[in-house]
Amino acid sequence: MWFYDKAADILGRLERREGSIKNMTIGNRYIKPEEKRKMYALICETLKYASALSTVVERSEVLTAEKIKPRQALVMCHDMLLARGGLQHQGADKRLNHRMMKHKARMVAEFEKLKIELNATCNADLVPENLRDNVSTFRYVRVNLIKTTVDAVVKAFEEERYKLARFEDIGRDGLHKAMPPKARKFMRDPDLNDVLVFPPGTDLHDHPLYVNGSVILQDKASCMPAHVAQPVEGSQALDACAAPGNKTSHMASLMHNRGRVFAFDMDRNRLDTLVKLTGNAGCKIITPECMSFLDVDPWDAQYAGVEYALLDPSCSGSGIVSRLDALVDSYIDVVRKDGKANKDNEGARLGSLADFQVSIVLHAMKFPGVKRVSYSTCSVHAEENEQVVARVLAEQDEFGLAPADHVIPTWPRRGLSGAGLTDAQAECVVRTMPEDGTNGFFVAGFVRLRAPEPRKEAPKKATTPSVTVPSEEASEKQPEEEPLIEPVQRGKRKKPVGDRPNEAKVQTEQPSKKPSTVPSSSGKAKKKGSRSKRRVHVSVTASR
Ligand SMILES: C[S@@+](CC[C@H](N)C(=O)[O-])C[C@H]1O[C@@H](n2cnc3c(N)ncnc32)[C@H](O)[C@@H]1O
Repeated sequence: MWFYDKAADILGRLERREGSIKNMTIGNRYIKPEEKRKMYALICETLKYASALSTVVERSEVLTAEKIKPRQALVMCHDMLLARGGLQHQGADKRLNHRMMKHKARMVAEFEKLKIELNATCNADLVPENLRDNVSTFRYVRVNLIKTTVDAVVKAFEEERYKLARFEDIGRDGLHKAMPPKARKFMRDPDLNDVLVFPPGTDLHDHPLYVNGSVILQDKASCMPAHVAQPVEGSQALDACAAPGNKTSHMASLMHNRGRVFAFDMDRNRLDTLVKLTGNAGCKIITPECMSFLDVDPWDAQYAGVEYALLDPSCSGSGIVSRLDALVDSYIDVVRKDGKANKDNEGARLGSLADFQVSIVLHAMKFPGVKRVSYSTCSVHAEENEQVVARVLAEQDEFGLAPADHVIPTWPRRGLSGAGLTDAQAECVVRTMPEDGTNGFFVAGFVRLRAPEPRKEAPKKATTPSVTVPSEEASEKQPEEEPLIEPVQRGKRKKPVGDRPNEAKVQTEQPSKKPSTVPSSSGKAKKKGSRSKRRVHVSVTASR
């Protein structure tokens, strides 16, 4: 296939939402290695300018005059009008180029006319505002307490001439001003004690501390759920929808790699990523299980010691500030006129996601030893957030909301009131928004109010995992007995979680380093589609 045919094919697949831009370009084995970056850039730039380019193609009437397909015309129009080298000859169909070139003068004229109509002083003004480079999100760095300490990482960056700023001198409103894009500055996060904040645009992907797993590049909001779960060193925890494992590794970090974390996910490929990531982070206490969390038997004896549950189920993802997703969404809006139908479908989709989210939380609450539950989404919709919390509170009486001072107490943006929760309840949950310099996110904590009901149905026989290699750390130490936490309904305030000296307060990207996992005793991972579950204890540290 010629270069522009491949590009047109990718646009079609993006319209049908068959994959991501990166997978279809950089990760596309049918594109020559030397053409991948070029293809990625062409697709991104065509999507950015799609509105203007499609207007030029339409007004120039090239599609009626020549045998050219609309998507071919779009990508070629991009190169003709906007690329430095113009239409490319290498790897391109010369006859197609020739047909397009016959219309170059008309297209250039239509392009200039459009700029005047839209008051654009330069080409970049033709890009919709929401698609211009987003430099408002800070670079958050989570320190992996399994491998190092916050002080050691601070010292290392200071030695590299990054200037340590003090939040006390800046204040929340002064953050963007004090930390302009790409400035060589950083500070300790005021809300999460294992997180450092760098200016937007700081690229640390090649930094040795990232490559060796000492730090994890994870959005601040995504670092909150593990702090709300508050697993203590030596205890047992579960992560119900764990892959790719950022929050799993965060729990292991807070637990200083002592105890055990059961990590469930029903997607084999994603779980493989979890094993790799948590391996790179040095986690040795993670037991990955490829199965639906809803099929896990809470009364199975092997889970009797589980006290902490982190629930970060699939959601609409409406809070994620992703420039690439925004590019595709905006392109689909340009080429399709069925936005309304999509909105109707969105309502039904949110409803079924919310039902699933409620069922995950209620299932976790059936584990008899669980005393604290963290529920989170990267959604900004109340249906998946406050309303899920309200439904969970209404459907059971063993758990109440964790009080506000246990749930990232210093973070000012709390839940929406009037969206299913009372004002007092809304104070107990946390929201983040892009204007806070993070993704849109939601976190709630639940704490056990009373002992679990004895099991009504016949208990299942305890299952010994077929391929479990128990870690020494997991069996060494029993969790300490902690009193039940006073729930918010009782109004009693406890010492804030974030005030604990050794507690990490805490989303991620990953370095390409081989994991240090302890393989399953069978030595083989079950492939996708296999009905049997795999259980492996891995030695890892992890990060969303
Ligand atoms: C939002 S992602 C989790 C991200 C992860 N917590 C992290 O921070 O890296 C949701 C995950 O839930 C998994 N999932 C969906 N339904 C599930 C189920 N019934 N049981 C277990 N995992 C499920 C998906 O495969 C997906 O990996």
